[in-house]
Amino acid sequence: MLATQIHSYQFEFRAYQRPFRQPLKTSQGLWNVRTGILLRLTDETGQVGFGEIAPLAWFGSETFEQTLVFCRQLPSEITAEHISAIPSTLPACQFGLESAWLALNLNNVAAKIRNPKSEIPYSALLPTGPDAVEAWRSLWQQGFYTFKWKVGVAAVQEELEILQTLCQSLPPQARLRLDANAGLTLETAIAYLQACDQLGIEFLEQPLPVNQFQNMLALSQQYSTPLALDESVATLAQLKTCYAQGWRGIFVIKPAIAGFPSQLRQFCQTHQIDAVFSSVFETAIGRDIGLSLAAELTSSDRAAGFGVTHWFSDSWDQLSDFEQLWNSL
Ligand SMILES: O=C(O)CCC(=O)c1ccccc1C(=O)O
Ligand SMILES: [Mg+2]
Repeated sequence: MLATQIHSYQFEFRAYQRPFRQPLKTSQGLWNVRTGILLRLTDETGQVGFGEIAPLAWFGSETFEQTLVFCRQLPSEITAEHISAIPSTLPACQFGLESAWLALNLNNVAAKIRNPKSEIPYSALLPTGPDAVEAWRSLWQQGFYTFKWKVGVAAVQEELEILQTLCQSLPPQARLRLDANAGLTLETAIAYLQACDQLGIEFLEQPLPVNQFQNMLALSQQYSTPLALDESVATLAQLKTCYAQGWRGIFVIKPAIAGFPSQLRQFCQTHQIDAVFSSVFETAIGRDIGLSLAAELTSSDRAAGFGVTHWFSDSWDQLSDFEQLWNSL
């Protein structure tokens, strides 16, 4: 007779706080400090699996405080049931717990997580504003050929002039994508799209606020530059809604806030979507899991938005070993 064994895991978590070397400047303002939680599951044989909860409340995920409340109420011994019961209102917690569980339970995934190959190209984030015009050079020397520049931060005319200069200075093989972080109006979005069509921009990301889906859908049919949804598809539930409502442009996927990785994988494997995977400025633990999902699920040649270097102080940036990261807290 087969006895179904219920596995239990010791659950531990440690909160962290890391200030950015330079705050991230978007149309939504400045973001100065990343707060998140590292977690560790230990099975009956002493094997460990790490996970990371890196919420992005200004994007619509749960807040850091909510993730802390959630972790504090979990018992110190948990089962897979505790993980699958995490509600969809806590997508960053779903990601963190399930990816730690997957690391322990699926050997092939664990191998990938421990040893992520750079099978897909990465895009590098340029500094916001006029510094972008020179900053691409050192990134190009590091091997990046896709760049992303934030727009909707300064006056339109000013930004369009910088954009012209930037495009003239970039080598012809380079690709440039723009991210408005929902900071444009219909009128300014049109001005950008006209310029993008002329300059051959890879795509324009989230031009309008989340509540203006129909306008973005209409714009996506009127210009040759593709549009990408990001804030609109922060969680898998939102992504499914936008897909059902007819979005066939690009979907930016930030695995760390998308929800359960298993469900993200299932959706991407059953729907042919143009996906661009992207970081939320997590530590190496969340990043490696996100990157292995990106390598597995990116169907096009689009660069993943994980080419972010030197965002944190050196002591943190250089920690790529999970045990060391854990022990540093
Ligand atoms: O996606 C990328 O290329 C880089 C990451 C990025 O831009 C980002 C990073 C953290 C939070 C939000 C965003 C964003 O895409 O708006
Ligand atoms: Mg974005």
